[in-house]
Amino acid sequence: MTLGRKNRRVEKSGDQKSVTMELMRTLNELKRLVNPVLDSRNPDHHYTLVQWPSTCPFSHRREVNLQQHIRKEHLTEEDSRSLDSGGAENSLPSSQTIQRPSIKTTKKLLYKQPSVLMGRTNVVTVTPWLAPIVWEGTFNPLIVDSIYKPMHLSIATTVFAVGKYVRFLRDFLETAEKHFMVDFKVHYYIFTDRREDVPAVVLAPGRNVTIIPVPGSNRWQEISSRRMEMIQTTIENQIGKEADYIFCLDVDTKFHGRWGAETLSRLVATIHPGYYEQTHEHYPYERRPASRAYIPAGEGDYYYGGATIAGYVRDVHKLAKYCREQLEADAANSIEAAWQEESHLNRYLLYNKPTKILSPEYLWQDFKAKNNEVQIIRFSQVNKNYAEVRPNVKKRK
Ligand SMILES: CC(=O)N[C@H]1[C@@H](OP(=O)(O)OP(=O)(O)OC[C@H]2O[C@@H](n3ccc(=O)[nH]c3=O)[C@H](O)[C@@H]2O)O[C@H](CO)[C@H](O)[C@@H]1O
Ligand SMILES: [Mn+2]
Repeated sequence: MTLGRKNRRVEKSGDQKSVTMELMRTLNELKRLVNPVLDSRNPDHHYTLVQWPSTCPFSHRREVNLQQHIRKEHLTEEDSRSLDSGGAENSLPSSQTIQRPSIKTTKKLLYKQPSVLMGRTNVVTVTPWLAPIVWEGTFNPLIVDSIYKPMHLSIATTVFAVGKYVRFLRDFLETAEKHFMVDFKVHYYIFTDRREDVPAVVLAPGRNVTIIPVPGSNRWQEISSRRMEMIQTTIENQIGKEADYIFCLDVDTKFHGRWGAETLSRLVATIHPGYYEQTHEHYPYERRPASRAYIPAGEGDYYYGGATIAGYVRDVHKLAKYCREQLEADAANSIEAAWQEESHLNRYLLYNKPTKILSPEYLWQDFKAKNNEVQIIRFSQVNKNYAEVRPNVKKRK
C-alpha cells in the first residue's frame, strides 16, 4: 500500500497554524482509522493541508471528509475495499467481496422499542473488548432479518462426517433445514470417506450440498484436527470465490431453535457449555510450554468450543491456516495439544479476539440440564457412545 506521490510537503501560512495543529491531532485519529496506511513518524509518509469547507466545523463530519479525501487521493480501489472489509491481511483472491450490513431496514417495521435501561440481567452480554455475547433477549430477530435478508448473502457451512460419524448427518441436515440460516443461501460442504452413506435430504430452494471426499483415519484426534487443513484448502480452492460467511460445525449435533443472522460477524466463536461457569485456571487449555497451543496460567478470557467457528471467509481462513500450522509444528515435535485443534483455536482467539461471541445457547450438550441462563437451546451435541462411534477411544470431556 503506498501513498500518492503528489503530496510531498506541508504547505503552511500564518493563520493556518492552528488549523495545522488541529490536523496534527486529527492525524492520530486518522491513524486509528487507516493504520497501517499512514504513520506520521514514518519518513516515507507525508501529509498536506486540505481545502476545508468554511461551513464545516471540526465535528463528526471531519472523519467522513478525511476518509473521503484519503480514499480519493491516496488509495487504489483495492486498498479502499481492503479497508472496507476491516483491513485484515488478505491471502484470498481480491475478487472476494465481503458485504457489510448497512443498518438500514427495507421497510417500516413495528417492534418493541429497545431500552437503554432494561435488558438481560442474569448474563453478561458484551465482552471487555466490546464484542456482543449473543443470548436470547439481546437481539430482535425481526430487525436482524430485515437488515441481513435483503443482502442475499452466501453462507458456506462445512461439516465432517468421517467413518461412523456419517450416521449423524441426517439429523444434522434435517434440523439445519428447519433452524439454521433459514431463507439464506446455504452451501453445505460435507467432507466424508463414505459418500454412499450420505443421506438424501430435501433442501429448501437456494440451498445445496457438495460432497468432498477425504481419507479415513484410525485416530479420531487426527480426523478432528485435520478439519483445519481441509477448511483452509477448500476455502482457497472453492469457498473463497463463492461465499461471504462460513460456519464450521461439528456433525454430532442437532439444531433445536433459531440460528440466524444474529450470528454473523467477522470472527465468531462460541463459549463451550462445559466451562462457562468456571474461571480460567479450570479451563482445559494446553498448559505445556512445549506445545504451540500453550496458554500460561493467569491468562484467558473464555473457553471456546471447537464445534462451532464462523466469520468472514477470509478471517476463518486465517484462523484455520494458523491452527493447521501450529498442529503441524506440534506434530513435528511429537506433541499433541490437550484438545487438539480446539487448544490451538483457544490460543488464537486469546490473541485475536473474536468480534462476536455466541453464548452456550448455540453450543449445548444433550446430557446437560437446561438452566436459568440458557432460555433456549439452539444447537446441541447429541449423546454418543464414544467407544462405539470413534475409531479409537479417549475419555470424554
Ligand atoms: C463441543 C465441542 O466443542 N466439541 C469439540 C470436542 O469434542 P467432541 O467430543 O465434540 O469431538 P467429536 O468426536 O465430535 O469430533 C469433532 C468432529 O470431528 C468429526 N469426526 C470426528 C471423529 C470421527 O471419527 N469422525 C468425524 O467425522 C465430526 O465432524 C465431529 O463432530 O473436542 C474436539 C477436539 O478435537 C473438537 O474440537 C470438538 O469440536
Ligand atoms: Mn462433537
